[in-house]
Amino acid sequence: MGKIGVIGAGKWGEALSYALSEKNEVIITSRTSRPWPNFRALDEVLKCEYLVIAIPAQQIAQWLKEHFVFSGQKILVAAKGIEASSGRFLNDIYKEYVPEENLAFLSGPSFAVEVMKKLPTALVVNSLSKDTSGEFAAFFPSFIRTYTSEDVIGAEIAGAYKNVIAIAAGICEGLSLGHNAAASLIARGLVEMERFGRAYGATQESFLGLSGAGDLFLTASSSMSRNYRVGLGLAQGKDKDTICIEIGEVSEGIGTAYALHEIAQERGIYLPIASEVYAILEGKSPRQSLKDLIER
Ligand SMILES: NC(=O)C1=CN([C@@H]2O[C@H](COP(=O)(O)OP(=O)(O)OC[C@H]3O[C@@H](n4cnc5c(N)ncnc54)[C@H](O)[C@@H]3O)[C@@H](O)[C@H]2O)C=CC1
Ligand SMILES: O=C(CO)COP(=O)(O)O
Repeated sequence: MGKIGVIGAGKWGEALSYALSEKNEVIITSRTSRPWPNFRALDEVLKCEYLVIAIPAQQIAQWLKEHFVFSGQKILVAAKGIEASSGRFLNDIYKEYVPEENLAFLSGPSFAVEVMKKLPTALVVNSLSKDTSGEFAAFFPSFIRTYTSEDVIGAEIAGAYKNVIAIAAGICEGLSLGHNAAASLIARGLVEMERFGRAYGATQESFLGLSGAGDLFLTASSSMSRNYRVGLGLAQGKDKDTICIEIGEVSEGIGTAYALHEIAQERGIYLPIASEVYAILEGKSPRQSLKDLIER
């Protein structure tokens, strides 16, 4: 198998580098140097035929502008989010630099810490090109079952939106609202995600499978999720900046909630849960949000 370069050595970049090393030669790079035998300078990693990029959604446009040079690489995008400043999906950002047939997007339920323990995991590689998705899917190790799909927009929306619903689920848990409320929130969250996806031409299948329901059930039901922990913090009355400092890792649901709010305003799409998450991030009382959702 060819050499794979991983860019971004946060939790997910590190876990993917580890997993992909089972079958491939993998090198990794990041802004900050790491004492790992396969850590290399960015220049060297950019020369790899296959790249896996795990830089968060809010930073990727700037990073591509400053550092990326296209020389025919195929890219697997590992981030899950929508750019808050513009409402752009990752596919729109990447395709300014890379032909769409060279792009693939990774989706599905996958806590990095469990991948690092080689626990069984199932993921979807999404690309408009069956060749590109097939090539990346074949790189994954035996403990990760991969599927392929051409529904790039569905996978992207599902992966990004579930982070916002996970924040809502954390709030629900933090307010001790009970299992009835949690299950209703997750179910209605899935409906909301799917409705939003449909407005962009996504298929329902992506939302009912690993990319949507699978990843939503994972992140909206576990304090292992950073986004869920953001919700727990909001329920305690903390502000988002304090929570982000305490967590110390990326929470894509925050930026994505802002992006969804903008898109909903512009396109007149009804997103009740995401709108309340946005309002809570902006300082609204979670109990008032609950009242507004229930009495709607
Ligand atoms: N941790 C997980 O279990 C999973 C994470 N993801 C997604 O992967 C993406 C990355 O998440 P994590 O690695 O977990 O986050 P993290 O907080 O552990 O690490 C983020 C990484 O991005 C790098 N970074 C941040 N700003 C940058 C910039 N301007 N230029 C270059 N590098 C920059 C940081 O140096 C760090 O290495 C997110 O979109 C997340 O939603 C997806 C699936 C699983
Ligand atoms: O996307 C993830 C698992 O699939 C990780 O979720 P968090 O970013 O909320 O930890």
